[in-house]
Amino acid sequence: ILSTRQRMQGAKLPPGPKGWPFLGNAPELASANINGIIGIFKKWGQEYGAITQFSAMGDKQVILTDEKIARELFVKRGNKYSDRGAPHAVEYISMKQNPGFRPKDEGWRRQRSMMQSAVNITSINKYQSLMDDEATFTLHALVQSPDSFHGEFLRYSYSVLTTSLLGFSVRSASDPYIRQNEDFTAELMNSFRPDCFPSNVFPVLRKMPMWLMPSLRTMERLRKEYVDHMWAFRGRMEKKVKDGLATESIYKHFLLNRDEYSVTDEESVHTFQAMIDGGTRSPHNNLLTFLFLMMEFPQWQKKLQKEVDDVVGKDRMPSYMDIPNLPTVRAIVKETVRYRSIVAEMGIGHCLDTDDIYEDYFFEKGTVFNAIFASILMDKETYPDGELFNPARWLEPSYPTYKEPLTLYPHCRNFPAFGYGRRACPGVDFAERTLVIMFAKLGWTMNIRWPADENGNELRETLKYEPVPAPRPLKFSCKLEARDSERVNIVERAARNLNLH
Ligand code: HEM
Repeated sequence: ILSTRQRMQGAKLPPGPKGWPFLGNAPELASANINGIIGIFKKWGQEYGAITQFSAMGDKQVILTDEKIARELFVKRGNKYSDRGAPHAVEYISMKQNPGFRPKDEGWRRQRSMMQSAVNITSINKYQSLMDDEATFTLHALVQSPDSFHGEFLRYSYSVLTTSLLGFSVRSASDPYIRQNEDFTAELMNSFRPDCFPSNVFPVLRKMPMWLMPSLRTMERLRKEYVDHMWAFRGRMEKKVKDGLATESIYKHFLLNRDEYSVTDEESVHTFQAMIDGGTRSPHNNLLTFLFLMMEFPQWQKKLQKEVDDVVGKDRMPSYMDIPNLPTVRAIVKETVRYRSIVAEMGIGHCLDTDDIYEDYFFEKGTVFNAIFASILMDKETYPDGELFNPARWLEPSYPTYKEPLTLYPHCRNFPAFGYGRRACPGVDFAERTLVIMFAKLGWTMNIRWPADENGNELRETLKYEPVPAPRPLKFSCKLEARDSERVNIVERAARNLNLH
């Protein structure tokens, strides 16, 4: 048996693009925005194979374009491949305390366990009638004002989380809580970008005096704002709980049962913030992408409506209790997430925390691995017609992705679009339910169509995304119309009986 050292001597380096001496491939990456980087990674993957290595200023990075390899490394060898290695600006602003970007240390483990208990299936079940109410509220708002879907979906994505995690509902997209978080998250997301924060790819800049480097000053300003915002919120929560004014929520439970949680106070404020930051953008993106896809693929909208109608009839709206009977809705959710991930999602790199060898390739400790959705979720064997939005792949036995029973499958757990292994998204069940409930209610109540000109010609658009790591669709138009007046009456009645905090 060869020792690791002996094996390493025989191991080779993975192929990859030639870089400049010392700079490596940094110049190419520094000049690209994030959407550009997805394209560069995909191109390199196609050129050099399933495992491609490149370097930027001495930092080694690997691109993985094959799901089996990504699982092999991130899941089976998860003890080595679960560190983070987030860009410098991200680590600086979040002070290595945000569980999404922080290294794999004891603090991250404590935060992970707190997140698991916050958004696990039992607590979702406990809070899912609130989620259902939030969806009804949204639907009612859309019936009243169909063009407000961008804002209403944003409000919904926030409010499902704030009601269960924090104990309050946000009633409008212009609520200061949303505005403040949105502005802040947009800046935090920008901190992934080498074009905005050159110190991400040029380590030498990190040591420069702040007065010389505007981007370092921006980082410090954001760090302070981030910290102040989280602690101010914590102060308000503590006061509400002390005064007996706080409604039931996971934050309240945390404050009242502090001993049950191992996180430090600082870790706890970052964990709540990370769940809001990580948990609002992606569902919002998927809700908007869904509208677009329903216009683009009306046959799937019809199938969704037929299934919901067959299951619940005309006299009541679908609710979370119908979910086991709505496989087509769940398939549309999963396929929407797949579609959006392919075109717009970058994911978060996993960092190797010890030297390793895989398939005769040697990887150095500290290498950052990027599993590319644009390739993995289009893999020809798993997704034979991968470029097509085709929810049938989750519903019909002829597809390799089909699984039974349909009361359970398709679901999003272990779906690569939510990441892998120990770093996999803790909010996967929560997100899935948020989307399934909204898609089902929307399909039951409304038709989703392209707007048309005065001659009835459809005014089609192509979907474009913002150039940031968790990008949202840019504004587009969509015609939402109630299917009939009885359904509208049912929505209005249900909305009158809502009991939101
Ligand atoms: C459609 C919705 C969502 C998608 C597609 C999504 C996707 C992802 C992905 C790809 C990762 C990186 C996993 C990895 O590194 O392997 C991740 C991590 C994370 N997600 Fe989500 N997510 C969604 C919703 C949510 C929700 C609702 C929450 C909160 C309740 C959440 C909280 C987080 C956090 C905190 C992390 C970092 C985990 C860690 O580094 O340990 N996400 N998500």
